[in-house]
Amino acid sequence: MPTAERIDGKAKAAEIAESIRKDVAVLKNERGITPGLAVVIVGHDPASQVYVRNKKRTAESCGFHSVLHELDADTRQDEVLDLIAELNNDPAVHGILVQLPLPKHLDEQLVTQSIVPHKDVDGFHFENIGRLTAGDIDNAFVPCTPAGCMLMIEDQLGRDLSGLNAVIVGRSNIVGKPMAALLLAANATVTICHSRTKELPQVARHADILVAAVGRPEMIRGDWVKPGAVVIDVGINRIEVVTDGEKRHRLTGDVAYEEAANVAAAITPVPGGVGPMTIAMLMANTLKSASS
Ligand SMILES: Nc1nc(=O)c2c([nH]1)NC[C@@H]1CN(c3ccc(C(=O)N[C@@H](CCC(=O)O)C(=O)O)cc3)C=[N+]21
Repeated sequence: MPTAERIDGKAKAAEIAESIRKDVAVLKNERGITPGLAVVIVGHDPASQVYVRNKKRTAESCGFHSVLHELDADTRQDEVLDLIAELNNDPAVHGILVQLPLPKHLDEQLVTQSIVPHKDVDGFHFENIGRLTAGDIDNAFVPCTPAGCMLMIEDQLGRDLSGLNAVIVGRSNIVGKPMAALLLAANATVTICHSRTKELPQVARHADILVAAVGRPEMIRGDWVKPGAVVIDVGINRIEVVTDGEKRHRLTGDVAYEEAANVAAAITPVPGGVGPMTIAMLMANTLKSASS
């Protein structure tokens, strides 16, 4: 029997959405403002389409004004930039998200940096990254996935992580790096590991907080986990499984859940962990943008 607590990201995300719904009603009544979220998707990647629809549905359930711009895979860069310029200037839009990854002919950096910082609810603009790393977190949009992870970590361990070792596996701009900034701001001792790290399992075993964000299904095994650790699994991997001779797809994380759950104190499942919290944080950032 696994001994770890299963951290229910789906339930926590639903609570957050409920609280946002109430705040939206107040914002509408008192100031006549309806938070607006614009999501831009280029191309027809099926996984991206699932995420984007989830975002739109959640935004609508929170009482937001929600617009989805679905552009063809061969849309030119100047056309994407023109759309962002339009959204930057649209007073009904408080948050803009361009779903990543973009098709190869588009310059991801140019596109994400063209969003005005005060509508950058993904927290990818250099101004927001700068505020986050410089410690001006209250005035920054924090990237949604690490923000969601942080709330789940706080639930387990409190807001002050002094004396605790945090190990992040993965150094992406979207997860690993901002996650490190947040953990550091909470006084954790932070290590970022990646594909070139030596003796990764040993390093991971020092972690009181282990964040897995590598994108390799079940790479992190039970014997990498320190007894009593809090394990946050950011990975969302679609793997093929054959049951009764039939091919099916199954979602799995970067952590071998059953193994790790026998060692950890608490662990997030996939699905139902970090994913729903990411969407909840997108709603929180959009509300914050509309309120300020
Ligand atoms: N500009 C941008 N911002 C993002 O935040 C962003 C992005 N691009 N590109 C892709 C990644 C991935 N991402 C997810 C969000 C929710 C779930 C989610 O809700 N997952 C469900 C399962 C959904 C399913 O069945 O596939 C769960 O884990 O329970 C997953 C993945 C946001 N991302």
